[in-house]
Amino acid sequence: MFSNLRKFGVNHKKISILHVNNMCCCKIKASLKRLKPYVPLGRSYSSPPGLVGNDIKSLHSIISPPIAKIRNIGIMAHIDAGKTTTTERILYYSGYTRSLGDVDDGDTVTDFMAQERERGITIQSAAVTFDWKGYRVNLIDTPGHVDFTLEVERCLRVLDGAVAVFDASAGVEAQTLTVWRQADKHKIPRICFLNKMDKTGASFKYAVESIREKLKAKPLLLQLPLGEGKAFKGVVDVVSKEKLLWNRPSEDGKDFERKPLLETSDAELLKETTEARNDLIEQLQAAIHRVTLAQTAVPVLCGSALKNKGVQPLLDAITMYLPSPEERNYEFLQWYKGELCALAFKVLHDKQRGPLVFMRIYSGMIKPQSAIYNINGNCTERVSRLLLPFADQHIEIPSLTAGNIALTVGLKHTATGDTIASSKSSALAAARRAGREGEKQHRQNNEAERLLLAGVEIPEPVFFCTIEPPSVARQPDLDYALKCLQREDPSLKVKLDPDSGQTVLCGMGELHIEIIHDRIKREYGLETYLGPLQVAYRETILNAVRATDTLDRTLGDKRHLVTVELEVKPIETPSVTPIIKYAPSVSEDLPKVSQEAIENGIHSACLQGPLLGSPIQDVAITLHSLIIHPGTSTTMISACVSRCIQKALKKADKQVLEPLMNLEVTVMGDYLSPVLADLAQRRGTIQEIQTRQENKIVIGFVPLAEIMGYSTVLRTLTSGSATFALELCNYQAMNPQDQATLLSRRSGLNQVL
Ligand SMILES: Nc1nc2c(ncn2[C@@H]2O[C@H](COP(=O)(O)OP(=O)(O)OP(=O)(O)O)[C@@H](O)[C@H]2O)c(=O)[nH]1
Repeated sequence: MFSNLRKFGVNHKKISILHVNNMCCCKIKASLKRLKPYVPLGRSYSSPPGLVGNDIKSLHSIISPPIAKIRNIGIMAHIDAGKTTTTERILYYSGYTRSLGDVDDGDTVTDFMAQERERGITIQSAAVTFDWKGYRVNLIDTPGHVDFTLEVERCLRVLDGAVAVFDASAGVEAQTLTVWRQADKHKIPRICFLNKMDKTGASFKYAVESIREKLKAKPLLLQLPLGEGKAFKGVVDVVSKEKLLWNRPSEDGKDFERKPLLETSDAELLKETTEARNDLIEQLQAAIHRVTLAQTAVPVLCGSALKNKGVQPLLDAITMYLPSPEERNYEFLQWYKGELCALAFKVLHDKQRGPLVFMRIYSGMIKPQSAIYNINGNCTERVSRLLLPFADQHIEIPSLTAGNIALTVGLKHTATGDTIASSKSSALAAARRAGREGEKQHRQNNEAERLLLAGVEIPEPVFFCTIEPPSVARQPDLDYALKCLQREDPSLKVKLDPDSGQTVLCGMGELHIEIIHDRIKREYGLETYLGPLQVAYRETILNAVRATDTLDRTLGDKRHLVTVELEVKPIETPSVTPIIKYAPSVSEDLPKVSQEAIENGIHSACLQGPLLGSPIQDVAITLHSLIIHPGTSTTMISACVSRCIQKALKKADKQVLEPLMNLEVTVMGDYLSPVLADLAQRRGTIQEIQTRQENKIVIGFVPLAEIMGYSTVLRTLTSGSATFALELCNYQAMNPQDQATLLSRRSGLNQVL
């Protein structure tokens, strides 16, 4: 168990002590799921023996391993493909945990929601650090549920490579496609692990074909399975031509007439042959590494995490074929010239120590007791302590260099997704270099924006509901909890309802909101009440309308007078924000402050449409005339423009847009009819029904409003044998009848259309 650590250090004895401490002093649960996000909070910081004084050097390689030996990887997959089970096995074989966690065997469909709730944790990715055969592996566990794709994407951003886990009986599934596309976007080299080879219906060939066809990737088969389903025994290593059998002594080989070279009679020849073979394999491995890095092909391995088969070769493949941080070509590194550049990819709130921020360091170095500059927040903060989340402990360390994952204490404002530099001047210098580069390549982005690493667009939430504290006196506690949760999770939005004064939670899905509710209770001790879950609609208009408005108000001795004439019209290309245009007579001497005031007015007017108070989209607004009396304040200009737009919108023919979801249901053939009948009642559209062994895959669209609580219904309809995946497709116009029903439901019978 300790052999892998020995490779790192000079002082073996001390290193072993450190490791023994890690293993014995803390009760480690094998499941990463169950550990997150509580792990870091409960852990104690320690300075292991040898970390202070003169011995720092001897442990240097443990703390800061050579960059070529670092692998920052993630595991991504469709829900239930076995990420967590695979991760558990990885942690076990690497020595991170001492026993295998209990793994629930089967029963996944019936337990779907309950499990998700239980493990709140899969939803939060967390980093664990361990060693494997002389390599330092930082592993980020990513969630599989579609509500958390943003979390997956943010994690991908800090990785150098990823393992895509597949259920070998299903091949590529809906969510696999989504995460694969995200990995493509961030150019992450991948290897594939065909898990569940032991499962009835597992088919290596089918899974490989689906990788070829659906992911348009070129599979490099590094292994072949020895048996499938119940007969699965192990794998054949195609490169070394070895059979790897688990649990049983090798019983094959009779079929080959093979005369081994003997040490006694062919010593010289045997030596030469061995060297030549080793060379060949090394070259092959280098070639596999190269194509993986270039993303022209993906190595494919197989196994069964549940049955403890095939995980060690997967770990070998991670270190052999996935890149080290220095092999990744990050364009922005040249701008920093070796100074600090890091991405805060996760914030956890520790009640005693305040926020703990996980950072991926791309260049430069972080030290405790030093200031850093947060580019997104435009603020300077102080790192009080620096920790390495190594194995199950947080080791306090004197510095951490590029390529590593660090855990910082003391940052009060940094949020998930923020970019960190060493100082404001260093960030400005980097921005200037980035700007020069941008000019050369004719890029439009502003310089500071180009420095931001997160690169994750946060989609607008599709669900919202009100949230109330147990008593008015506890509102500040709720506000605090929500503020902390938002720092951790930027896809959670919190608003104040202007009419009722209630706090409104906006999230990416039912599960997302449920988890937030649960975390407020468990982590902040607040029993809150959620209002009914509502779908976030949008609105648009169907015809062009013109309006004029004058605002004339005297405040004190100052007269504010503005007259606006504008046109609002629908546009074909979808655009969440309004397209703003100025007639030539207006744009001519329009001062910048007035222009800003106009645009503020336009944006605020478009936040609340006339039908449901939902945001307006797909419109262009042209300002035809604008007369501003001298001395009029910018607030009055905004107010007048805003009022004029509201006036125009009221006159137009209006349309509600509703979120439409891509839906994929996997169901046993026998249950297909009730599932289809139910979808028809939900205003669903079926595009295609595919056959995958005994299962039917129903692919189609369904409005989000009709699919709330679908998991419970599907479970009842199919005796728990079906699974489904949902993903936002777009916003579509509601038909007049459904729109009328919605509007009358929302505002009673008095609603005037
Ligand atoms: N037969 C078989 N079942 C497996 C294997 N690996 C995982 N499972 C089962 O598949 C189910 C899902 O496994 P998890 O490891 O929780 O999958 P996951 O991908 O982490 O799931 P999410 O985090 O919910 O996305 C569990 O019931 C596991 O016991 C395997 O190799 N063979």
